[in-house]
Formats: sequence, structure tokens, C-alpha cells
Amino acid sequence: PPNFPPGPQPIPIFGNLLHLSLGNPMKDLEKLAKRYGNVFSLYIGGRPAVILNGLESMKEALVTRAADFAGRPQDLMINHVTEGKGVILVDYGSSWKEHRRFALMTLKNFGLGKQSMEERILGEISHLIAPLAKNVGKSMNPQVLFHNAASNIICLVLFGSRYDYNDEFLKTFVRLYTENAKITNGPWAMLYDTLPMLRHLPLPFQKAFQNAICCRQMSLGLVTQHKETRIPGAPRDFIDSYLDELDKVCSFYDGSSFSEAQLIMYVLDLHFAGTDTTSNTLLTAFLYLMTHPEIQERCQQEIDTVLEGKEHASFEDRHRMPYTQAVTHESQRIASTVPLSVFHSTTRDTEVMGYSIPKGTLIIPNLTSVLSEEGQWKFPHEFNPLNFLNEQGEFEKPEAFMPFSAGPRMCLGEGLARMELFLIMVTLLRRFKFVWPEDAGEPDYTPVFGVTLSPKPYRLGVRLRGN
Ligand code: HEM
Repeated sequence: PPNFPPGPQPIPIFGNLLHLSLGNPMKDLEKLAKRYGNVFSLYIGGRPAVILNGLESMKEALVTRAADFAGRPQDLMINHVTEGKGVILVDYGSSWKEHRRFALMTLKNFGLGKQSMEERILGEISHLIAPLAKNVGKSMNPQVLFHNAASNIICLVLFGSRYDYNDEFLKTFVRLYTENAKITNGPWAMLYDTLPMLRHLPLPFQKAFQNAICCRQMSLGLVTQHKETRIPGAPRDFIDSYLDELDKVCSFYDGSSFSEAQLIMYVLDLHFAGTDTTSNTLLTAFLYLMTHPEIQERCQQEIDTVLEGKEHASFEDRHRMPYTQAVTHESQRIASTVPLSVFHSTTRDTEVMGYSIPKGTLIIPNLTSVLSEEGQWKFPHEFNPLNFLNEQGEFEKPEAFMPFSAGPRMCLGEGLARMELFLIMVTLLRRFKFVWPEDAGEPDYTPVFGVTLSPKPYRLGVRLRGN
């Protein structure tokens, strides 16, 4: 289209896919931004996409022209797998708005910012401590542990129950999600999206649809259990609240977007969104804390002083822990856990940074480019809590801190995630010292690319404090 952002020349069928290394396109995107500017275009197969880089273009698109950029691409494999329900991939419109508003309100009612949410998180942390305590003097891979803890916290909010770390239900859920995340982000999904005539053939992408059916059945089971045991008007968790809402809308009008089929997908959406994101951020945080002992010790000193005589930390304590707050934020910045956000789409003909963008264009916000943008950070390319501390040693959050994205589509679990990260890091640092195992060689900080970035598997050396 005229005045469309510049970009490399595409070739038929593949578009610019050959310009990107499928394993990890982040370096290629960085090079393309240097060559074409902070707003450039790429063809993903036959579909034009615009990549946004840097704070200025991100703010103009996602915040200033919020509604124009708040759509989600449709007709991709992932839309078909999720049947257009839930919230994450739903296009900008009344169903998305109503469901988003409902989730924000319900998360608040279940104690976001209140004691009860904190208690749920602290309760789960006690289960996290036991396996770590068993490994004192040894080292362990913390991946499954952090994953299960993050999963259980969101389960407590959604279904009111947690699962033992060896529970088959939990293991099956995790396996199905992991498989689907791989398939829907892999080369078979690209073929599915690019060549619609292949969609009904018995190719490996069909596995994602079978997995989705299993997930929906598991979610339906939870909803059915809730229907049998709930007391209308006295919600125990997210599912009960949604069923209350369904009672209300059914008796008043029938144009509502709320339905049981939506609920089944919504539960899966929130569980998926809240698990890998939080656990991969924790994995990155502990990798850096282990390999930067001076930063770990400074946090521990601050935590000891502020929590002296207290049984456990509370989220409020963060205001008296500027250094630890700086470390939790710096961990999120360096982790850049959702590097390309969730893809957006334009809802009408619009523009950004002087370029014209037609309605329905795929928008890829490169959040990593903002989290490490030169000129926005004192130390853009190193792990350094000073990025979040002012001259007086007070905590200060630069505008370019957007790991949760920005604008109307911004992560709706931000409050929950921040509370989890703070409480887990503070509680574990208060109790244990984490060391890089002597026989582990040099630490490798290169992340593994996916919907979420995660560190390469590593071993966490666990010691009791003072030893
Ligand atoms: C460290 C943890 C987390 C990070 C870094 C993170 C990051 C993100 C990002 C970058 C987006 C895309 C925003 C956009 O499209 O512009 C997103 C969306 C979303 N996140 Fe999170 N997230 C985290 C934890 C959570 C948790 C715990 C929940 C569960 C309640 C959650 C629920 C969601 C949902 C439902 C959306 C879709 C929002 C919409 O489309 O309106 N996230 N998140």
C-alpha cells in the first residue's frame, strides 16, 4: 500500500520468512530495525506485518491510537484452535471488552491488593520451600518447581484448588499446553496459515486440535463440578463468579457475550497466560541472582532489616525495599519474557510515525526493543538494578518498562504477576542462599525463543543462609 513502512523485498509464498531465523528471529529483527527504522514491514507468508520498535512508536500506536491498534489477527491456526473464544486472541469488540472487564473486576474481588490473594500466594510458597529445603547442599533444576507453583497460584484463583506437584491432572494440562504452544508457533502452523488448502489434510498440525479438545474436556469437568457444589451469590473462585454472571445475564437479556462455552475457554486462556510467563521470569531472576552474588546479598540485607521479627513478607513491604524492588523489575526487564507481545491487528485504516497502515494489518510490538533501548536505560545491556534507582537510592520506574505491553490490550494479570514475583523472590531469598554450582561451567544467558523467552536449563545450587 502507498506510504506503507519500508522493509525487505518479499518473495512469493514465503514472503520474508527467509529473512528470519526460525529458531530465534530477535537478532534479525534488531538488524532490520537498524536498516529500515523503528517502524518497518515484513511479509509473513502472504500477510503484511508491521514491526514496532522503540518506546516512541510503541506509545504512539498502543497508547495514543489505542483503539486503532487493539485488534487481534484472525483466521490463523491459533484462532481456529481456540474457536474464537476466551480473551487473549479475541478481536477488539464487545465480547472482548465485557470479558476483560469481568476478569479485571473478579481478580480484584478475589483479593488483588487485599490480604486473601496474598494468603493464596504465601500458601503456595510454603509448598515451594519444601522441595528446595530438601536440596540444601545440593543443586536442582528449578524449572518444573517454578512452573507448578505459578500454575497452582492461578488454579487457586480460577478453581479454588491447588494440585500436588505430582498430580496427573496437572501434568496432563502442562503436557497439552506445551505441545500446543510448540505446534502453533512452529513451521506446521506457518504452513496452515499460509496455505489454506492444506488445512483439512491429516498433517501434524491436527494434533493441536485434538489436544485442544482434551483441554476443553478437562475445563468442562471443572465447570460441571462447580455447578454441582456452588451456592449462587457466594462465589468461591473465578468459575463461580462467572456462573453467577451467567445467571444474571440469562434472566435480563439474551444479547450477552457470556456463555458456558466462553467460560470453558476463558479458564484455559487465563491458566495458560498466567503460568509460563511467571515461571520463566522467575527462572531468569534466579539465574541472574545466582551469578551476581553481590546483588543477591544486598537484597538479603534489605529483606532481613525490613522483615525483622515478621513471620512472612507482605506485598506492602515493597515500599520499604527499594533495592529489592529494583531487582525484581530489573529481572523482568532482562527476562523480556514475552518478547514480541501477543500480536495485534489494526481495527481501521490508521497511521504510525507518519506511515499509513491499512485496517487488518498484523502488528508485532517488539517489547524487547523497548526494554533494552539505548537512551532509555542507564545500563541497557547489563543486569543492573541501578536501572531502577535514582541518585537518592529510591525506586523509580522508567517509562520504557513495559514487559506487560501498554494500552487497552496490556496484560490483565499484571497485578497478580507482580505480587507473585515479589513475594516468591523475597521469601526464597530470605531463607536460602543460591549459588552457581562449581561444576556448571560458565553461565549461558542466551534465552530460548518461544511465545515466552526462557533461560536454557540450569541447576540452582541451594544453601541455607549463613552457611
Ligand atoms: C511475568 C508475568 C507476565 C508477563 C510478562 C505477561 C505479559 C503479557 C503481555 C506482553 C501480554 C500482551 C499484551 C498485548 O497484547 O499488548 C499479555 C496479555 C495477557 N496476559 Fe499476561 N503476562 C504475565 C502474567 C500474566 C498472568 C499471571 C495472567 C493471569 C491472570 C495473565 C493474563 C493475560 C491475559 C488474559 C492477556 C490478554 C489480554 C487481552 O488480550 O486483553 N498474564 N501478558
